[in-house]
Amino acid sequence: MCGILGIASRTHDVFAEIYDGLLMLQHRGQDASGIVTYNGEFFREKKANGLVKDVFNASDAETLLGKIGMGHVRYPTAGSLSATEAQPFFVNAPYGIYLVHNGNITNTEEQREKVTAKYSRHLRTTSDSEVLLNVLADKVADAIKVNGNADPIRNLFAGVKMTMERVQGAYSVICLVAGVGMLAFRDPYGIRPLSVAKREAHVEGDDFAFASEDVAFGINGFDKLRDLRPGEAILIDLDGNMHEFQAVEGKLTPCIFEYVYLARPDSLLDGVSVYKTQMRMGQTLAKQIQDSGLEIDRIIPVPDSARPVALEAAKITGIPYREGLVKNRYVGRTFIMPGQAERQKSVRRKLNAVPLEFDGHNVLLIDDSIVRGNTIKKIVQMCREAGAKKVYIASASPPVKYPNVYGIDMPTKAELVANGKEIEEIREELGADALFYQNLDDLIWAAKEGNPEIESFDCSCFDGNYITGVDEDYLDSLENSSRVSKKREDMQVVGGSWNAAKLASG
Ligand SMILES: O=P(O)(O)OC[C@H]1O[C@H](OP(=O)(O)OP(=O)(O)O)[C@H](O)[C@@H]1O
Ligand SMILES: NC(=O)CC[C@H](N)C(=O)O
Ligand SMILES: [Mg+2]
Repeated sequence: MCGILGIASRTHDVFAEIYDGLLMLQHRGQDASGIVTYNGEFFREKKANGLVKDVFNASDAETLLGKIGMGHVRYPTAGSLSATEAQPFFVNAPYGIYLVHNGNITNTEEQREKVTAKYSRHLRTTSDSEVLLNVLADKVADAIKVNGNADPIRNLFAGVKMTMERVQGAYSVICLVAGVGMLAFRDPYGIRPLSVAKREAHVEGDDFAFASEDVAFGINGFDKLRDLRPGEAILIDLDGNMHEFQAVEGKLTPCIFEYVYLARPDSLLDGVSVYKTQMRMGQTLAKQIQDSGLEIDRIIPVPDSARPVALEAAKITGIPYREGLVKNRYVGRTFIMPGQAERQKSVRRKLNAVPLEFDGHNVLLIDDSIVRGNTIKKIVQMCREAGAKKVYIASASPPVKYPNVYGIDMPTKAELVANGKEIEEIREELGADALFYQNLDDLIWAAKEGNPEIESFDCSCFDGNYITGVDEDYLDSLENSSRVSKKREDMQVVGGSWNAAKLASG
């Protein structure tokens, strides 16, 4: 997952607003950050590995000038971890296009071959997003050949359509196009989120923004208009007019893991409240807990992401909800830190048990998901050390059994603790006295209740069904060293502990 954000203002420079908006999306990517602005004549860009607050400083407001701009926070799922693969990416023809991308392209190699061999382009990185940008550039150039250059918006929309017909995978994209404006589009299944918002700029007309999650709008005074439709493109021209275009027919199939963990609970994605979905996940889990007949003294969430689920499960079962684990707010998300050893240490650095809540009690820990199992395994040990009598665990989502190919850097199959194991074997591996998993049907119900018009969700990491169709070769390649998570592991082995500065030279 990555976070993307674009702002087109009628009245003022947008760097500071993009900075603030990116902070609201920081949870979507912590490896690299980038911003580009356009002042009607030149683009100004800055990108590097690191968090938004570390990459940018106040003096950037003096150089990143322009009333239109966009930003990216990166959590790599393809290519390398090098700072050169931080986004945005740029091609200088046609027009001059900058691109930011959230998602993952699954036919990158085939498309790379086309843009390099057939269109004689040179690609500078191994990033899938750079390939996507170059496919778009080729297709816009093809449209110019056919239509001439009198109507750039028509050419851009035609280019998006042809791109969507060629590129497979998940992509929510924002582009800045020199002399034209800001263009956004969402893949034909709408796998990753993207929405558009408006702010009145009084006599000058309206300001517009695009963002992965609508939490990035309020901070800058924007009101969400709507989610982009799957297969749709929207362009905001330099005079502040909004142009809409259904490039290809779409079928909304948003990634269900956004509601489990990726998105912030205060976001509304495709009309579905993340927070309310998590509460409903607590309701269905509560039923399983009640049916088990186990004697449970306390329900304890793994902070922060499991809190809404645990609160609701506690309310329904009548079992007291307790904050038995204290989170150190100065340690980052461990799921996205490289290296097995590093991750395991981090869990302990990040969470600590309150002995009072465990001593002599039967506790049920609830986490949003169990992926490799590192987090919950460590927590179970901690609870036992803190004196728990029985430690039961529950995952608010079903067993993660398959790699995600749409923009979440799930580990290889072999690393997933649920891969090829029965529930009882997983329980044993995790060292718990009982293990509950959400049923997939219940999870789908929880999300769908928020917007019954959504017919289906991408649940591929739970059920192995890839809606876009995925080549066996591509899936095989994920199991070898080309996987980003694997590269991070390798780095850990070779380079010792990870830090952003090392990546910058990578
Ligand atoms: O089974 P694992 O491979 O350990 O991964 C699962 C954990 O990863 C995430 O938490 P993480 O600690 O990354 O971040 P959080 O603090 O945002 O919950 C998620 O919330 C689970 O707790
Ligand atoms: N998680 C994402 O959306 C990543 C975008 C892109 N695939 C990259 O690796 O940079
Ligand atoms: Mg967690």
